[in-house]
Amino acid sequence: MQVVIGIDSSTQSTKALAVEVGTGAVLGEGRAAHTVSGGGARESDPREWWRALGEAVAATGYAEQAAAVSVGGQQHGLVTLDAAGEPVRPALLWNDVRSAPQAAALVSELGRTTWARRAGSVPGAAFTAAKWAWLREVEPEAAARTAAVRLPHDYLTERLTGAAVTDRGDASGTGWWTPEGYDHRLLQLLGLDAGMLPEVVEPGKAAGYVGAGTALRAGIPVAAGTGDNMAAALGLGLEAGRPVLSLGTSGTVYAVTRGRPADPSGTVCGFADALDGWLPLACTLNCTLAVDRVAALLGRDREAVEPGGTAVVLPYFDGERTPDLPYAAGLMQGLRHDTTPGQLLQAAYDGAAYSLLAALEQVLTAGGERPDGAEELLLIGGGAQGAAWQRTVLRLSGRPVRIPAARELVALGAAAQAAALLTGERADEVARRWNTAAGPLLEPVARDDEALRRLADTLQRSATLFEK
Ligand SMILES: Nc1ncnc2c1ncn2[C@@H]1O[C@H](COP(=O)(O)OP(=O)(O)O)[C@@H](O)[C@H]1O
Ligand SMILES: O=C(CO)[C@@H](O)[C@H](O)COP(=O)(O)O
Repeated sequence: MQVVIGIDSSTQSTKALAVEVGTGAVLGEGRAAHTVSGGGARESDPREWWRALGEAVAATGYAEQAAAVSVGGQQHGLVTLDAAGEPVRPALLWNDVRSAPQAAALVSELGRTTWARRAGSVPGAAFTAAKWAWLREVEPEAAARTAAVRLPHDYLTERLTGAAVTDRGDASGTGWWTPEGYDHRLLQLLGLDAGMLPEVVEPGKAAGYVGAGTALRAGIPVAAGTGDNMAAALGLGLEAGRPVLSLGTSGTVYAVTRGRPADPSGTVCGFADALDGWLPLACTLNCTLAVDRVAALLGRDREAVEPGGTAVVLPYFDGERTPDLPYAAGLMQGLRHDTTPGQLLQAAYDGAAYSLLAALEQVLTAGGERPDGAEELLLIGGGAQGAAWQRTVLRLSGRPVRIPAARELVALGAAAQAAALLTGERADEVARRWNTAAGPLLEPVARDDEALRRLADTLQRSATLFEK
């Protein structure tokens, strides 16, 4: 029996799965939390991710037996290392919107169409490019001490192997990657030296081998790893044109497509997947944590929702990315004497799901797919386990929704990447062989167009409230 370990280093925690290569059976699991700074900043110490990786891997009970490993990680985070390989400062995370002015300046410098054509995406505050521009402007001494720039999963892969490498999927979220390699014109604009960046490993190739003194056996191969959404796409064995909605710290909607997306509106990010395809994706900053926060404010269990009423909640506690409103705060509207706390909580679910579902068709068409509006949605992430989330997605999408029985699809995708190194298969083929997307199908219900209209109307009419 061969065992691999797949790791998901996401925003709030690291999760590790020990998986049997032949069957995909999950033999052991581990988890360790991280801290994320509050206030206006969203930062984490990369050394905490490394500590959490060790703890999560050890907790699987298979650290000694694993024959290969791979790391999926939260996208976009800016990890800056000094000449000795130590973090210059905490990493700036994907959901830190302080870089919004720098993103806007980068966009006006080149124009939306040029960014979309070259980098695949119009950079918002989430993108590594905007974070690097923020660091140069706000903390020039930290930028000057930076000898190497990494993404979260690159940092962890490098600590495992000693190799400065990344993969095309995660690299496509920086704002300076193209299918032909790093874009030197964009790097020049950003004042970033290509020599500070990792080498992009070809899909299917090993990043290196585990070195001495880690939680794993020295000498086992390490796959290239990728961004967490790309890893979940691998973990589902996703076929082109099949949409996924992920409800976690971030909300994401995406599909693997055959065509390279380039959306100048900026709603759809034109990411690469971890193989040879594309991963158009729209992402929100306020998803499960925002709804849980509203439940806590109301003093209710997260499942204690009630139907009806006219309340609209846009739970933009962290600002928002889709729609692009980095300066927004949460908003409640349409309350009456008979509005109940349960209706307010339901409105928070609706407000969090709305922009993701509104972007779904754009995601598919941006990658050249031809959606018919009735494609089954694969629902994943922690929120997919919640009944209120499931009913909200059914009601606002009007689509059939499948809940894969497999959990932790990011870690499972990383495990499939590690297994592919051993078997010579493609990672998505490994996941299809493991049948990871199988699970109960929830039948569609009539779409709640009235709620959708209320949300669209509130969003449009509150535009000035969300400005800086
Ligand atoms: N049974 C559940 N019902 C609703 N939400 C849940 C449930 N279990 C976990 N969650 C939510 O899922 C979130 C974690 O999701 P996860 O996908 O693991 O996060 P991440 O994006 O950080 O990897 C938590 O913030 C929690 O609110
Ligand atoms: O920024 C994005 C996608 O572009 C986020 O989806 C991050 O990749 C964070 O993921 P989670 O911690 O929610 O898994």
